[in-house]
Order: sequence, then C-alpha cells, then structure tokens
Amino acid sequence: MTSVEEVLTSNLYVQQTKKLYKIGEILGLHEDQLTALSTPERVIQVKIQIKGKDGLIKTFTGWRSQHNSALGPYKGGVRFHPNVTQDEVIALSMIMTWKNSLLQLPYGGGKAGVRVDPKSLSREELEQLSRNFIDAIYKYIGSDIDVPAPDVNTDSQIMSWFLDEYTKISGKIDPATFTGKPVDLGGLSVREFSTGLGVVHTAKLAADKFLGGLEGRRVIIQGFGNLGSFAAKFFQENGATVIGVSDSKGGVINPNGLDYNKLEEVKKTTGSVVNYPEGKKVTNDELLVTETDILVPAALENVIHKYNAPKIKSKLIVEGANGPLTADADSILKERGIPVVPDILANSGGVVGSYVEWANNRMGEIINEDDAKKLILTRMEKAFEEIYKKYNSLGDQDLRTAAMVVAVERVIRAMRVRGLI
Ligand SMILES: NC(=O)C1=CN([C@@H]2O[C@H](COP(=O)(O)OP(=O)(O)OC[C@H]3O[C@@H](n4cnc5c(N)ncnc54)[C@H](O)[C@@H]3O)[C@@H](O)[C@H]2O)C=CC1
Ligand SMILES: O=C(O)CCC(=O)C(=O)O
Repeated sequence: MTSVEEVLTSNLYVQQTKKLYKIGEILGLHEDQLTALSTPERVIQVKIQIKGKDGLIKTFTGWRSQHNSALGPYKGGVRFHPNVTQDEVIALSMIMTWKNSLLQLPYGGGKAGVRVDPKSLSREELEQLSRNFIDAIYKYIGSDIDVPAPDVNTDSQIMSWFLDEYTKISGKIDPATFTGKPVDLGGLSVREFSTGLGVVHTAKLAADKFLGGLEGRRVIIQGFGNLGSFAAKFFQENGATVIGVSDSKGGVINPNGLDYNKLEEVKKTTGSVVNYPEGKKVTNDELLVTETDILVPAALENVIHKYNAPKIKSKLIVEGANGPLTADADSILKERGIPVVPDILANSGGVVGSYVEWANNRMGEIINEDDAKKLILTRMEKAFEEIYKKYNSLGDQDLRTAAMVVAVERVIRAMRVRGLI
C-alpha cells in the first residue's frame, strides 16, 4: 500500500461506524439511536511506566474501551502493539459488542490496547508492563464488570501476570476476571486454540453452502500467530490444502501445499514462515491477491480495501482478524459475488471459549475439553444458521449485513427495555 492509501484506509473506527450506519438504514434507525449505539460508555486512558534494563524509565499509553454493557459485563481482549490507537481500541470494543450479542453470550463489548512493541522488551520488562497496566485499570475490571482476555501479542503468560497483580492489588481471589489463563490458574486448554478451531468450522459451514465443501480446497492465511497457526492446523486436518501463509516479515506460497508441522518448525527456528524452504517468497500484498479458494486474513485490520479488493482472486473470504475488510471492500466484493464470512462470527470461537472458562470459574465446575469444544462449535453453528436465514430473507445483502442486523437488533432490544435508546 502507498502512504496515501494507508491514510485513507487506516481508521478502523470510521470503517466500523460506516458498517453500523448501513445497518441503521436497513433497520430504520435515526441519528440519535446510531449515536447511542456507536459511542463507548467509557474509555480509560492510562500512563504506564516501567524501569528498563538500562535503568531508564520508559513510558507507554494504554486504553480500555468499555463500549456497551446492555447485555452484560464488558468482554474482550488486550492488544500490545506499537501502532495501536484510542480510536482503534474503541472500534475493536464495538466489534466485541456485536460479536458477543451475535453468539448470545451474556456480555457487552470491551477491548484494551497498549501502544508498545513487546518484541523490544525483555521478559522482565514485559512482566512489569503487564502488571503496571493492571495497576492502572484494576478499579474498572472484575468478573462481573469487565473481563479481559488475550488478543494480538498477549497470551496465557500475560494473563497470569494480570491475574496475579489483580489479586494482590484488589485483595480479591477471582480468576474469572481474566480468561485465556493457563490451565493451572483455572484456564481451559481449549481456549488456546478455540479461535482457530472456530475459524475453520465456519469456513467449513460456508464452504458447504458456497463452494460445495471444504475438502480439497486451497487456503491462504495471512498471519501465523495464535489464530493463523491453529487455523492452518485445523484446515490441514479437515482435508483442505494450505497453499500460502505469512507473518509480519512476509509470506510463502506453494501450490502443492505447505505442511503445518514444518511451518511451525520453521517459525520456531528462524522466526518467520517466510523461510519455509519449498515455495515462493511473497510480500503480504502479493499473498492477499494470489489465486485460491479460501482466503483467511488472520493478522490485522483494514488489509483488504478499495485498492486491492478488485484484485482478490479467492472464491470465499473468512475474516479471522477483527475488521480486516474496509466498508468499501465489502461493497466491491459483494458486487463481485465473493462471499465474506464476517469477523463477528468467524473468529468468535475465541470469546465463546472464554465464556466457558469464565462460567467454569464462577460455578466452580469443570467442563471437560470435549464438552467445551462441542459447546463452542454448536454455538457457532447456531449463529451461522441464524445469519444464513437472515441473509436469505434480507434479499440483496451480504453475510456481514445479515450478521450485524441480528447482533445490533439484540443490543437494541436490551437497550430499549433499559430506556437507553
Ligand atoms: N487470539 C484470539 O483469541 C483472537 C484473535 N482475534 C483476532 O485475530 C487477529 C490475530 O490475532 P492473534 O493471532 O491472536 O495475534 P498474534 O499476535 O498471535 O499473531 C498475529 C500474527 O499476525 C502477524 N502480523 C502482524 N503484522 C502483520 C502484517 N502487517 N502483515 C502480516 N502479518 C502480520 C504476526 O507476525 C503474527 O503472525 C487479530 O485481528 C485479533 O484481534 C480475534 C478473536 C480472538
Ligand atoms: O476471549 C475474549 O474474551 C475476547 C477475544 C477477543 O478479543 C476477540 O474476540 O476479538
């Protein structure tokens, strides 16, 4: 992307608001109602300071956006990324409101971001940063207030530091305050891979409707982190052929297929999938427009926009990441007849996994791994069927519109009875 293109596509909040306003037109909402739906209830901005290994104080900014609590406590992940902004965090928290509503979870939407490159920190510095972030926001979170979880560049180790710090500072022993914890702290082993599992399950449901099945289909995945790597594993296990993957350093394509175990090995030993030996090295821009059956953007937002949407050569797109398509890209792909499984369904396996973990912690019960997996997949199937029915009844609309109509209507009903809209 050129720098001009980057500026034009870079505001996730603008993109998400455009998507919401489209739903507003369909549901006949007026401006005041759209303002009530798009405005976050609270955004907490904090200054986080750590003492670096060089003895100098380093200062970072973090945010927690609590978008909407009509359906329950705020729920959503924490992102550590050098480019994260307040607008982006608000937009991501709004996406969480629709996602939790669509999946009928007892949650509103929240999200956090800390503007930091975690790769530039030592482990000790990362621990300080994680603990100090919780010190700054602990008054605003809790198992029945706001429940953070992992997102980009955060994992079960960071959730452990969060929980430990929260316990010390609040005096409350309440592990359900965070999800995505390690099993030893009340986590659910399924949560680690539930986002990738759900992405592949929805890809299968959509492939059955639009491509005549998943088996033998070619798949390209952008991003090889938590979501992308587990998605690659489950696509391979379901008989699809992963022909392309990438990470922040670039990508690799091999029309004969890339082996999941080998990709993991290459990533572990060299730091990037780009070093996979058998295949052609490509940039992320090239990867996105390579011919394939299924394309899964599983890294960051706004990567498919009006400049590359006309060049996409995939028959189906499954949004692993949050907000990977701009509103313009939605229109272009709809015109071109390329179905898009929206983020609020496709990547919801993560938060449904979190829900099982949270419910387990609160009830003091143990749902075993198989039952947790079944619950996640059944919830997602139910949401898929609901969306598909709405998609057929709306007429000339795309799957995102159908999903958002279902999700937004549910939030509106809850806000209406509370007298908030
Ligand atoms: N982890 C989870 O449970 C969930 C994650 N998501 C979404 O999935 C997406 C990925 O999240 P995770 O896998 O958790 O993050 P992660 O931090 O584990 O992995 C991110 C991956 O994206 C790659 N990446 C970063 N910048 C890139 C760029 N400019 N081009 C190409 N690749 C790039 C990184 O190298 C890494 O492979 C995000 O949009 C996140 O919000 C959504 C639901 C749940
Ligand atoms: O597991 C969760 O609570 C939320 C995960 C998340 O941030 C997301 O679905 O985007």
